[in-house]
Amino acid sequence: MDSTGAAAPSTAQPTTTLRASNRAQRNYRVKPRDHDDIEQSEHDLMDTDKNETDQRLRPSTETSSNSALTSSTNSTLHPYHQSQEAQSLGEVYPGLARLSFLDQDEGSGAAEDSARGDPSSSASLLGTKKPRRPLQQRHQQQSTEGEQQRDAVPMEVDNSTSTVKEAMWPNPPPGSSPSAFSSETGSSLVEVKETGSQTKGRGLFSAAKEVLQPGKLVFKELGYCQVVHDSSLSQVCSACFKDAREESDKNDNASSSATDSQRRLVRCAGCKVTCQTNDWKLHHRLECQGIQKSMANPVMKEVWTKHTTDTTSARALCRMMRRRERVRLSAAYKAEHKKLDAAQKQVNEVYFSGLDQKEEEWLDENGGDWIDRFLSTGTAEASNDAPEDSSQFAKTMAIVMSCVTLKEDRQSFLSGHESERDASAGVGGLGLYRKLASYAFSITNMQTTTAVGVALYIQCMPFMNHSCIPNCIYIFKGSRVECRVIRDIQPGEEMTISYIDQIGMTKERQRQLKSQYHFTCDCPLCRYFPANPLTQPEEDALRNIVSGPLPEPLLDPKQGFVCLNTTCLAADGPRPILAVESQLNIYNKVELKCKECGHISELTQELVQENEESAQRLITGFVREMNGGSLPSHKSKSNSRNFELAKATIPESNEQNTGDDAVKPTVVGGLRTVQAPSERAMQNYEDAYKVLTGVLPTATWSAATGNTPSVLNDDAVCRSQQHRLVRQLVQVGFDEAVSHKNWIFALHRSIELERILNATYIGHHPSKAIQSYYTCKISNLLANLLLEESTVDVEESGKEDEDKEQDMLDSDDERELKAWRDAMRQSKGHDAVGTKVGNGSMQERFLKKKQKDQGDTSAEQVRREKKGLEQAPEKRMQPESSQKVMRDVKALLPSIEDPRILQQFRVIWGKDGKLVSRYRIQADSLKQALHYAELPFAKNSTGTR
Ligand SMILES: C[S@@+](CC[C@H](N)C(=O)[O-])C[C@H]1O[C@@H](n2cnc3c(N)ncnc32)[C@H](O)[C@@H]1O
Repeated sequence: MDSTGAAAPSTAQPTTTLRASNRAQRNYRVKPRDHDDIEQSEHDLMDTDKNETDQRLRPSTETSSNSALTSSTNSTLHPYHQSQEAQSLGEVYPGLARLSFLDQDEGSGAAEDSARGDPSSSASLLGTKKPRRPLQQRHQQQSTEGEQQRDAVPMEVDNSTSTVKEAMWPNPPPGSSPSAFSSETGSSLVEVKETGSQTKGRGLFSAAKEVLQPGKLVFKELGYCQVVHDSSLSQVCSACFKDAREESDKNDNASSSATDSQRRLVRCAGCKVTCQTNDWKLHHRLECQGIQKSMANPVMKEVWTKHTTDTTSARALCRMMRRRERVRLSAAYKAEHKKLDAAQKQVNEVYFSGLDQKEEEWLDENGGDWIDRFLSTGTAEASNDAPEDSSQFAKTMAIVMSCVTLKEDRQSFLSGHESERDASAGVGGLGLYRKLASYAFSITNMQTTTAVGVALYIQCMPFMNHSCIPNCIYIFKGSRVECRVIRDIQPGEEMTISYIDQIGMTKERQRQLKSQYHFTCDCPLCRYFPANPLTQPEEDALRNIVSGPLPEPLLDPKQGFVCLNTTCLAADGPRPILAVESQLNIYNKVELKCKECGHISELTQELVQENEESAQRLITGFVREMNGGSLPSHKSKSNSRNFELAKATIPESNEQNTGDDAVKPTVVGGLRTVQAPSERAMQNYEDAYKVLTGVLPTATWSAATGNTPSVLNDDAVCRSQQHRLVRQLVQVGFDEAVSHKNWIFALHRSIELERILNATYIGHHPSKAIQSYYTCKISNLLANLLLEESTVDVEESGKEDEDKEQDMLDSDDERELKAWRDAMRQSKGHDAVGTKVGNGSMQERFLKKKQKDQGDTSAEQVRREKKGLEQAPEKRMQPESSQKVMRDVKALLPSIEDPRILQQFRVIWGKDGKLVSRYRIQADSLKQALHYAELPFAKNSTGTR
């Protein structure tokens, strides 16, 4: 999601409220309540036989009372699945049925009836009218019957077999919602379509005819309903989502006359729960009645006044229902009286006074229907993985039931059986709860990156799938969400965001997606940069990702090209030469004079084109060489690690390796590497680099060659064009090195990337968001470097080597390394010399597996086989030790130009060597990225650039 991470649709987080989350969730963890806590609340809330309730509320605990239900199916069956047999919500969630306050007014005896087992009661309507297949079963069929089913007609009842056919989730008509409709182009930029992937389902695709470029606003969308998190209610306005503390700071700066009362949120006098005048008119007027009424019940009073349970999801559900209710009642009033009722007038006043009236009206008119028809209740994987936390669900339902004032709303909420389609579409309580859980997004305060609320968007946002290499980011303006492009999107290409921080490794990301969002990521990065590249085939799609178009921000009109005189460049950064791109288009030939050094370069369109083409050819050649001489084809499915980019040979101390030495690990940029790429590949890389930059790739190679930067020629022109290609070149290396866990090499590449980005983009520019994306990646690399072993192999170092290393360390280093080593040992199980034991590096694991497979084949043989090397058995290779990796990293420090990265480096390096620093750095990077992401966009809210 963002250029670096993102807010995300929420899925189960059993001990919190909704399964809401976002990119900032790590900063906003609701402390999981412990077991006793939950028990206590259940006891308080439900006022029922504690033992019986506890047993029923914990689906995974087999008890005598529920074993009958579960024995026929699955011992970990979710309560909802049980309910298919229990046929009563009250039976599954006894707390609900027993809540006495539900009986306090007319018609609220439904729950009690349900508990008594009265079949005509509303609670027992759940699942009783027509026999239904268990949800799980329906999901199974859904996945086996293929995706086309989603497009078919809503639902049919097959009376002969008494089973209900699959619930379908058709795609909303393209461009029919205000958000999907671009005012710039007058047409729709997006459409919802099937992705063709069984696991992903539908997705949001570009409907534009042209390539969408970075920075482009794809859509902005208002939520159908939104609420502030319980914990932020006292600071965040429920209407505009502004943080009162920030406003207060601003006021402090702007004028000291701002009074305290201006700085505080206006609390509702009735319930003291929520705030602000606008919210009152729109929502809280009705909400408050329900809350106040429910306070007659002591349990509910405690909920509202003492916050004994989280009410966020309950309030969100209420608002969802209340909006429908308002629209329905208002339409009925209008039909009868031929005019709007007072309540609707009040609401309209609010809409007229600043909110987007057209969009709000559209949401009023279509929202309910869209939620019913187009949002699904979750995938099979999600429903299997993420059974709702029964106690939280019961509490949420109880709060909703106590707050919804209309009897018929309560009944339909309990039953979900207004019609057959409703039942399947999940418009009853559980269905809505699940939809909210799958589609609600956490609203993030972009300054603090904390989640302050939850919103349900229904137009475009809910259809955006996750990708670990997304092409869009989104940011919040209050509760309104804006989605922007971060790399070129081709016509018809799927638009994706990242639900999580992208900067983790594949395995890490997948773990997070699974545990937080309950799906197995099917994005290209996960598919083609698998956790262990040694065992997975590399396919053409991988190449397309790494060699495809890179994030290419539009040129800043102020920027144009930079001075080609590298002496000028070396002085203190590149100097932009203005408005060249547009002039070139008009005049074909432009003379550029650098204001700083007076250097004149002559540019023609042809020259620019030629330059770009030749560079592109060189890059292609480079990639080809790195692939062993052939460009990857669709058919090739090699299991080999054939992309040897990270293994360039530059002899240590400029000495040529000869004879036996040739098989030794060699040094690139001060690093020892495993294997050499072909000479042609190296030559190709250097040629490409030279053509693109006019200098030798000294930043990368100087440590090995001792070269200083040299200007090769004057016609290495058009830096703004070149930078794109150089980035492409470096990015190829970066991604490959990351995929192979060659952290050191990846760091080299990323430093190079950073340098290029810094040189290319000046001032505030939307590309800062993209730059931050790389900054995050670099930071993460640093973290990885310090926490994991590189796959770079080195010769086993003897005692002599160790002594030498010792000599090289100053006492500060020694202390740091000791602390680090201790921390590593404690946390990861390293042996006495700091070499990782247990899992080992990827290569070690690979070798072990192969050794096992081949019986008596020794690890050394396998290694030689793999490398094609003839090596003396006693020269066993070992994964590089942490200390060495750290020393190498330290040697790289002078190359890091960006002070922010240096700062982050220090944070993770930490004298204490604590691993936890890693998470701090990720949070910091994210914050920074969000900061950048917002800067340029905030300046131009229309989205036109
Ligand atoms: C907000 S919805 C996105 C729209 C959804 N595809 C649909 O058809 O309604 C999120 C759900 O889409 C699926 N999904 C999103 N991104 C995915 C990915 N990269 N791989 C697999 N499934 C994904 C997961 O089931 C996830 O719970």
